[in-house]
Amino acid sequence: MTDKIRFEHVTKIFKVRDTEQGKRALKEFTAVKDLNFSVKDGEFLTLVGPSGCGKSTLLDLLSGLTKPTSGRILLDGKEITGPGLDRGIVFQQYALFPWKTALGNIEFGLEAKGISKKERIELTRYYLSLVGLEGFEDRYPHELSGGMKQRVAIARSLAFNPDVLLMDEPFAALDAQTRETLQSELLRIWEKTKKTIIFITHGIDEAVYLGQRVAVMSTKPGSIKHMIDIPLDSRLNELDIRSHPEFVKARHQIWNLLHGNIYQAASI
Ligand SMILES: Nc1ncnc2c1ncn2[C@@H]1O[C@H](COP(=O)(O)OP(=O)(O)OP(=O)(O)O)[C@@H](O)[C@H]1O
Repeated sequence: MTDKIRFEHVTKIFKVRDTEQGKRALKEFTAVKDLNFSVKDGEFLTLVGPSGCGKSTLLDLLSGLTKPTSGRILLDGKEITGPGLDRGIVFQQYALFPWKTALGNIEFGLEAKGISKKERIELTRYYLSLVGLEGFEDRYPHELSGGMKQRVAIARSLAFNPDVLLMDEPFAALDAQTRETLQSELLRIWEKTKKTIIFITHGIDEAVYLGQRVAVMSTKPGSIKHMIDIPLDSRLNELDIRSHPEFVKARHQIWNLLHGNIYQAASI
């Protein structure tokens, strides 16, 4: 597999208020420092780390919503300089238009892409069925459950046919059962579409279940502490994958890494 994404010495520094120095004084805050890693084409990478370690910053940099202070990020060998339709984003909050139906929410973005009405409807129906929502096309967001809204948000991102899907804790607001269902649905979609996926989570189990590799981040400054390979084949064929020895081993390893990090942070 070739490199899809490459971080080269990426550092992001924010200017924050320095109240000790006066009302208008600013100081620099390094959110992420010297990130160096690659993601293969078609890979599923999960990112896990303590609060404030820079996970969302890393994703914002990838999406092009913000720019590195130094270093660069390459997508297919080309430097990312801003947002693009080659990257789809799914956030924790569904960000659906409340006045549009499930179908309308997805179709809306495609219209901006200049796709004909007939093709838009076909594509929308296809992606709604891919996320298991056939028959719900005409429902408004307030008529859908949290899990269904997140399915619409995923379908909307996929409908653009991006090369890369960036997901920032997309299942965090859902109940445990819905979350597990959507996790396996996402794996099924990934196996079918072969998208490159970068997925942020706070959950170790979620990171191990979904990721072919898990990037474990640490704070002060935010950086990738370890890359853990998860040597599990298809998760979907195993009845109880979470009890698989490799799963248990990886979960334990990551827990130890994060646990050590919490103690480190507490002693600073
Ligand atoms: N626009 C900004 N201006 C100043 N500081 C920022 C800005 N965005 C993020 N930060 C800081 O950068 C650090 C990393 O933030 P980020 O949101 O990336 O962390 P995170 O790992 O996603 O956290 P969480 O898991 O709590 O969502 C934090 O200390 C945050 O306060």
